[in-house]
Amino acid sequence: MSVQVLKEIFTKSVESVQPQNLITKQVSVSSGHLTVCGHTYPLHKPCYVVGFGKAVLGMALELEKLLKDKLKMGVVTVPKGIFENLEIQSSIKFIEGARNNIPDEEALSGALEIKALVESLEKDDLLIVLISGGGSALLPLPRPPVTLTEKQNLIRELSTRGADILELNCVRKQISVLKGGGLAELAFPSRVISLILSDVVGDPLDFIASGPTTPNCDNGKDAITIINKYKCYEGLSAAMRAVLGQKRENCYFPPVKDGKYEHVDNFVIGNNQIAAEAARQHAASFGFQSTIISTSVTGNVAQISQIYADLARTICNSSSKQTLKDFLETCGLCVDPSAVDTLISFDLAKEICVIAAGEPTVVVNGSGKGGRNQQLALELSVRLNKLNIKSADISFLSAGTDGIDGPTDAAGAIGTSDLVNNSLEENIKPDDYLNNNDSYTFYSKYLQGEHLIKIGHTGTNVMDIHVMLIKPKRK
Ligand SMILES: Nc1ncnc2c1ncn2[C@@H]1O[C@H](COP(=O)(O)OP(=O)(O)OP(=O)(O)O)[C@@H](O)[C@H]1O
Ligand SMILES: O=C(O)[C@H](O)CO
Repeated sequence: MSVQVLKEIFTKSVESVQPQNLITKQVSVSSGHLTVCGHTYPLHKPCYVVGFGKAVLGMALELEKLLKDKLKMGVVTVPKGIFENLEIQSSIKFIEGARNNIPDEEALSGALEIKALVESLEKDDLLIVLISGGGSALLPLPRPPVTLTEKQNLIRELSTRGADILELNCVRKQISVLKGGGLAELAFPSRVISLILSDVVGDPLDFIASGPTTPNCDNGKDAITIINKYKCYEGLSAAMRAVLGQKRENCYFPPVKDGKYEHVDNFVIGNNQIAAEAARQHAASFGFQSTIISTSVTGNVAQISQIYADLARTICNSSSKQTLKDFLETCGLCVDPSAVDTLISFDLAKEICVIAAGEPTVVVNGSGKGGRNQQLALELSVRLNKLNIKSADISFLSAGTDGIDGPTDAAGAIGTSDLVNNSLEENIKPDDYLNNNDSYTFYSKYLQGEHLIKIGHTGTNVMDIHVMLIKPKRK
């Protein structure tokens, strides 16, 4: 029963951040004006749209419906294969590229078309930029003489050595023409409005899709420091080293005020806070005492799974509310103080649903098949088993809102406090699979795959959702 409930909570969460719904909620066009998040812009003449990311297709189509004849021209890059079984009528040019998030020649050609459109704009033109996760790979344009292959190799090497998204995008900004504010600079002096679906913890505008419409606040040496941290500098070409060493041109043009370009307005129209709140509301509809403890979960899956296991034990075994309060304030999850007060106000003898969101990391050493969400659910199950909590049944869902977890067709998986015992009856040992980063194979075998979350590409992407359900056992 908990498995189905968790899957339903996750589904509602993903629905809440569907790009087309976010556009209709926050964007409108009437009597010759465009209104975005309450800000109004005159549409003196038809405007232009560019976009790039795993979730911009829905945004582009919904925006086109709103703009109608007020849309002059659009170029949008989307992941290869996104149009399978899709029939769309649109005047926007969609260019597919970057299969599996790896920038390729098609994505490069799309970036060049976007650049050409942006460079053609004039002072009284309006450019709407659609940005979502996966945008970096869909807007590749290395600074000459760096080649696309050199850029791909460097980013892939950094990623497999454990660099996180902020480190990867710091390097991307330094070696790209359009990232790190480059797109906005080329668009100047036209007016630019960015509609952003955030897939980075804390919604940092200069790192989401490597911040093409936000000034690059990194200093020129940050990228080299990161490359040295992961011991990748030695293998770089002379061209790459030269571009990495380049000082950024005059960073006071176009005019920048309070960390933003004066000709640009950036709007985050969707993020994991919206998704987490939808999950919390749906959990509450089942009668569970529900709260969101964090939307900025980062760190290694091994560390996060231990924190969640300790949280479950603290809730189940809390001798006093103070014990739970002390744990929440020191556990390392950056739990919001209001969430601490909410959680300690709960009746610990009744069902509790704890929700979190973010993007942990996994350093993959094994040869197995899996993803960080599947690994987290399995690792938590093993840790819960070791704690041997007898007073409650605990179940835990971890899944990516884009529907794809690692190189698998699953979005994530569900772990439980009795998973280890159940799996022994099926003669499959979780540790054997964990040690080989083979969580997908485990879950495919366990209970005929019932604990895998399979929903296909969702068309959105606001990182991962974690839902823990604690159901006290009847005494
Ligand atoms: N066998 C595996 N087991 C566990 N984790 C894995 C495995 N293979 C890959 N991963 C993790 O999956 C991550 C890639 O996940 P995914 O393909 O969902 O992209 P992403 O990071 O979510 O990108 P985006 O934000 O664009 O969706 C890798 O960084 C790696 O840490
Ligand atoms: O494309 C990217 O850079 C990542 O998805 C972060 O936004």
